[in-house]
Order: sequence, then structure tokens, then C-alpha cells
Amino acid sequence: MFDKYKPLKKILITGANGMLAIAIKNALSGCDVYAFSSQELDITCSQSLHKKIATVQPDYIINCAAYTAVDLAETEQEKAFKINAFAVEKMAQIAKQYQVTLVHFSTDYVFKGDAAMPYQPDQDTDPINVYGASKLAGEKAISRVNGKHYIFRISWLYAANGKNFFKWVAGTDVKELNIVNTQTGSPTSAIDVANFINHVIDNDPKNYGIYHFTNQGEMTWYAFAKAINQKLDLNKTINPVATFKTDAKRPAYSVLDCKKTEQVFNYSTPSISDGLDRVVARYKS
Ligand SMILES: NC(=O)C1=CN([C@@H]2O[C@H](COP(=O)(O)OP(=O)(O)OC[C@H]3O[C@@H](n4cnc5c(N)ncnc54)[C@H](OP(=O)(O)O)[C@@H]3O)[C@@H](O)[C@H]2O)C=CC1
Ligand SMILES: Cc1cn([C@H]2C[C@H](O)[C@@H](COP(=O)(O)OP(=O)(O)O[C@H]3O[C@@H](C)C(=O)[C@@H](O)[C@H]3O)O2)c(=O)[nH]c1=O
Repeated sequence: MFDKYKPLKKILITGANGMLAIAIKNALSGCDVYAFSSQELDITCSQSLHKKIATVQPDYIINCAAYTAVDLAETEQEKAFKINAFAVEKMAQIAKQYQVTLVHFSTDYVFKGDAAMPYQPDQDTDPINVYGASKLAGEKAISRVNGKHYIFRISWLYAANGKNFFKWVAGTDVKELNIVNTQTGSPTSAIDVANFINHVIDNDPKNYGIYHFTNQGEMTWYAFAKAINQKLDLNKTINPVATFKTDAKRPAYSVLDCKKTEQVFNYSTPSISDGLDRVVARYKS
């Protein structure tokens, strides 16, 4: 219930036009939200970061700004590191200076992908592509600065908006798709990540560190394409293939173990199927 005596928490969101930022803006309740697009706040400009944080004086910064082009990163290494590592380090330092809690997102692609069981948050990282390496460098910078911070590793994010695998399968005119069945992960609905972030801010245990959050279960990209095809009645032919040529390598297995998150935040992570139903409903509406 809305508590009129509880002060509204002030939240500053970066990368406000991105897929996750839009979901988080929709999910946050009982907060004063200041969301800035890349045009309004370029996170690689530390002066602008300082200025915005000093003006807004947020309780939390939710950093949704990132370089997410996995294949392009192979040839744009400098840009990927500038946004995903160096800017993030500066942001962590400024957040610490202003005593603001930094909520940051990382990825399953920090792992090599040769495991047979879901990865634990403290397991060894060993990214096999530039994007993963740049995100890992961002994680390490935040941990080094060691202010109040949460790093949530999420995976295979999709939504009814933005550029993502779900939207591509749903929107392409191509009737027959060849999709890899040699990569396994956990497709995760941006709505579900956003609802969880709302919960974190509402019930902050102040137990800072690295956590995993995904929808529960695991499947290949091929199985995910088939599920989308079925839920949206697309009537496409989906063929499993062992390889699909891309510039960046991707981990063969990058399922994240979310038990620590469930315990610390007292939260039950929703299933892949429920996550997909929510995004499908949003897509159809
Ligand atoms: N998408 C996925 O599958 C996954 C994403 N993640 C992580 O989740 C987070 C959110 O990802 P997602 O929403 O998919 O990303 P998007 O690519 O949808 O959004 C990223 C946003 O960051 C903005 N941005 C880029 N550079 C800057 C900059 N220098 N200053 C300010 N804003 C900038 C972009 O703006 P513009 O478009 O104007 O450049 C864009 O709006 C990221 O940290 C990502 O690494 C983790 C796992 C899976
Ligand atoms: C277009 C296409 C792709 N694929 C394969 C390529 C790749 O292995 C897989 C997924 O491709 P995408 O490029 O959509 O997904 P990708 O960009 O690898 O998604 C990743 O994004 C970053 C930001 C993350 O952090 C990761 O968690 C993950 O979500 O599907 C096919 O098999 N057939 C096709 O026709």
C-alpha cells in the first residue's frame, strides 16, 4: 500500500531508451524517476555524470547504458571498453563519492561456456568474446571501487520492444529459420528483470555484490525460437543447426545459478515459460 509518510526514493536511470531501461521505468513504483537517454547523458563524459548526479542527488543509479552489439564489438573493441568498462569505473567512483547505490547489469557472456552445470556468481570468469571481456572489466572496476553496488548478471534478454532475438523471430518475413541448437542459456524477459529491480529497491538488503538473475530453466536458441513460433502462431519452419557463422564466438553453455539471489532478496525467479507469456501478451497488445 502507498505509504504517504515514506519518502519517495530518487532513481537515476542511464541509457533510458534501451530495452531494459524502458522495462524498468514501467516497473518502478513509489519512486521519483529521472531517466536520461544517451543524448541527455553520455556516460563516457565524467563531467556530465558528475553534474547529473549532483543535481538529481539520487538514492540509486540504475545503469542501463551499455554497448551491447556482440558481433560489432569484435571490431570496435575500444568503443566497447570505453562504454562498458572505463565509463562504468568512473560512474562507480562518482556514485561512491555521493554515497549513491549503483545498480549495474552484466552478462552470462563473462563465462567461457564449457561448464555442465549452472554458473555460480563466484565461479571463475573467462569471456570468449570482446563484449564479454568489456563487461567483465566493468564488473571488476565496480568491485574494485567498492562503493554501495549491485551487479546483476542477466542473460538472453528480450522484450516486446527493442532489438532482440524474440523481436527478430516474431518480425522476420523469412518463413524458414535455421537456428543453433549448440548454445544453451536462459532467455530472460526484461519485464521480469524490471519487476525484480523494483523489488530490490523496495526491499534493499544492503548485501552488496555480484548476483545472477534469469528466468528459471534452460534451452537452446533453437528451442527458444520454436517456443516463440508456437506462442505467436507464426507457422514458421524452425530447423536446428549446429553452427551459424557470426563474428563473435558465443559460450556453448551459459546458464546462471540464481539461488543466492533468491535467498538474499527473498525472491522467487519466474520460469522461462511464464516470462515468455508476459512478453507475448505485451507484444500482442
Ligand atoms: N540484451 C541482452 O541480451 C543482455 C543485456 N545485458 C546487459 O543489460 C544491460 C541493458 O541491456 P539492453 O537494455 O539490452 O541494452 P540496449 O542496447 O537495448 O540499450 C543500451 C542503451 O545504452 C545507451 N548507450 C550506449 N552508449 C551510451 C553512452 N555512452 N552513454 C549513455 N547511454 C549509452 C544506448 O543508447 P543509444 O541507442 O542512443 O546508443 C541504449 O539506449 C546492459 O548492461 C547489457 O550489457 C546482459 C545480458 C543480456
Ligand atoms: C540470425 C540468426 C542467429 N542465430 C544465432 C546466432 C547466435 O548464436 C544466436 C543468438 O543471436 P543474437 O545475435 O540474437 O544474440 P546475442 O547478441 O548473442 O545475445 C546476447 O546479447 C548480449 C548483449 C548478452 O549479454 C547475451 O546475454 C545475449 O543475450 O542465434 C542463428 O542460429 N540463426 C539465425 O538466423
